[in-house]
Amino acid sequence: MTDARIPRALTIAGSDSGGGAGIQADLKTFQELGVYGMSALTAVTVQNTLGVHGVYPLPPEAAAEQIEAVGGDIGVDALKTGMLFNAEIIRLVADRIRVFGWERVVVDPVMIAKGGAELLRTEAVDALKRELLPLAMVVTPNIPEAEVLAGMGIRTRHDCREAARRIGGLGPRIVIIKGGHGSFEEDGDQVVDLVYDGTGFTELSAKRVNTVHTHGTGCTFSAAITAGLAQGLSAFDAIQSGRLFIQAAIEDGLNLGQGQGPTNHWAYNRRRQEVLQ
Ligand SMILES: Nc1ncnc2c1ncn2[C@@H]1O[C@H](COP(=O)(O)OP(=O)(O)OP(=O)(O)O)[C@@H](O)[C@H]1O
Ligand SMILES: Cc1ncc(CO)c(N)n1
Repeated sequence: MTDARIPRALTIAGSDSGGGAGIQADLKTFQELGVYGMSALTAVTVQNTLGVHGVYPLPPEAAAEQIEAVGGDIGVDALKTGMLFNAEIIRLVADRIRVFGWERVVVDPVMIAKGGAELLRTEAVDALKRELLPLAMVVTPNIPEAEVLAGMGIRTRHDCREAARRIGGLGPRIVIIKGGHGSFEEDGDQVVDLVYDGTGFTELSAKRVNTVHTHGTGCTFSAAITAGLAQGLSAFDAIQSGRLFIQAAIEDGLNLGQGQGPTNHWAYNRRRQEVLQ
């Protein structure tokens, strides 16, 4: 029998049939990081590297019941939310997080897929802000999502800091505004993720990889942070280790399909094995 105390993580998110984003990316990431992965599905998307071709939300109770089933039986050390699609799903998910008293919660406020498809109804943004963000230990908006949550445009690094402060005011303990969508002038060839912990700012910089194969970067990054939290890392250490995981996954991105290929979930472990050999 193996160790019964393997860390356990739950993803509450949508399915990506192409396997690069959504629950598929999350479960692959949990597995690579040695964490037992569970899922509560909110929607099925018809998706490949060319984009999202269909969205089929599940009844909101389906997500709530899946959460109850695994929370009450297997237990959850940390969880993340991804695509939640509508306000009713958000309300039920937030309610279950409160009832279980889970604190190691990462909210990836997924709104629009890279090709432009709506993964969160516009009218659900309010529910996300009011119901879910106060329960988050870490929230991980990209720049367009941060603009929506903060209610302001982000054109400069100064704007980015102001947006992080405003999002922090909605209740999460740590806000990370991810820099994948664009650099500010002073960033040069670096991609910079801005971390705000309610008092100060930290900038996590890495070399910007020149690639189109970035499908699922946000899901994979937030899943890696969740895995770190499930293993008992501090939020900041989980974020830093998540950054290493996503950097390797993007650098070794997979040229699959005819469009934007997925990141490579094996890359991080493969590199570690190479170092050990
Ligand atoms: N070209 C790149 N080179 C290096 N790191 C990148 C690159 N693009 C994105 N990242 C990193 O990937 C992580 C996810 O950021 P990104 O802004 O792409 O998220 P996202 O837009 O939410 O992704 P998704 O397409 O899954 O919605 C961040 O840590 C970001 O810095
Ligand atoms: C199901 C799903 N969740 C999240 C994303 C993020 O872009 C996506 N493309 N698909």
